[in-house]
Amino acid sequence: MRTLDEIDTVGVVGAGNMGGGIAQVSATNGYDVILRDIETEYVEAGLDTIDSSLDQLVSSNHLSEDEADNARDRITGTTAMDDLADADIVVEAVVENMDVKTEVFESLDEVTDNEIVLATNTSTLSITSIASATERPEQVVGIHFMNPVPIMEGVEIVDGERTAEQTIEFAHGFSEALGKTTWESDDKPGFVVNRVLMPWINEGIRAYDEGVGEKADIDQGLKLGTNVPMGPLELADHIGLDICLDASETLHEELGDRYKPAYLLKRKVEAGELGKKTGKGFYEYD
Ligand SMILES: NC(=O)c1ccc[n+]([C@@H]2O[C@H](COP(=O)([O-])OP(=O)(O)OC[C@H]3O[C@@H](n4cnc5c(N)ncnc54)[C@H](O)[C@@H]3O)[C@@H](O)[C@H]2O)c1
Repeated sequence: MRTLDEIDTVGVVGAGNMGGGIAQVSATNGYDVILRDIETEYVEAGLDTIDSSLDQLVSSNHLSEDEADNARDRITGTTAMDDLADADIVVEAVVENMDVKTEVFESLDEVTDNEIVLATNTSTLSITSIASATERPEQVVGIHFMNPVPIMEGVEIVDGERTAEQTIEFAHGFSEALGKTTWESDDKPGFVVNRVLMPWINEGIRAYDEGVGEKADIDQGLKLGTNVPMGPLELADHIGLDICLDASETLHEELGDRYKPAYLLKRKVEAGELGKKTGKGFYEYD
């Protein structure tokens, strides 16, 4: 298996919110990046978001102009899966759907060198199930970045049933090379973070729907009452309501009724009100 010292090029599949962030952080930490999505317009949207994020880091003096330019130059966008053949590690960040992820891992297993690690950024889905789509389950691991990736320090390393110890160590080392701090979770639904976070978000939505308080009061109450930076409704908008619903449904299916998604969460997703990314969720955004 390839070691950390042998990593020059990071492949990222999915140029959305998380994939773009993972590509950016890999590039600002000196790696070449191949960023793949299914349509050119999604690749370009991902690259545009990275551009603005790098601009913001320059404006806030977290990065020099040169560092931002170098990072931009290191990222190549593509729609071709075959371009990932040059990657020394791939991190998958496509939609939270087992069928889509399985298909992506089958293709990755074919096109990439069999010595490399294939990581998934899944929020809740089983690493063991995703790994079983490949001929190298011992080299498949969860590297669960937090949102937004350039800002959040934490990364959850998820240990599938067949993940080798060497792969787990590699995943910690790679995340640390991106400036992150890690913790570990077994491959149980929702891992550590979402198992606890999703019921909190759903209870916040139910409290709003059942008239316990105005949405701003619920968010303010949790922020000032428990010293968290965002309340449950704000955080749901930030994550994406579709992602919250997919995650809640997986937890509900796997762990039973205490994880049932809030009624209003389902209705909002059906209405296409997905949070910041669509300009409207529980709140409205420019
Ligand atoms: N949003 C969060 O807060 C958050 C946090 C941690 C982990 N995650 C996880 O990260 C993953 C991505 O979430 P996101 O918020 O970036 O979603 P997103 O909707 O912003 O982006 C998903 C991207 O995947 C692309 N895609 C779909 N099928 C593809 C394929 N076959 N090949 C390549 N690209 C494909 C889509 O076109 C889209 O650009 C999910 O598994 C999610 O659960 C999300």
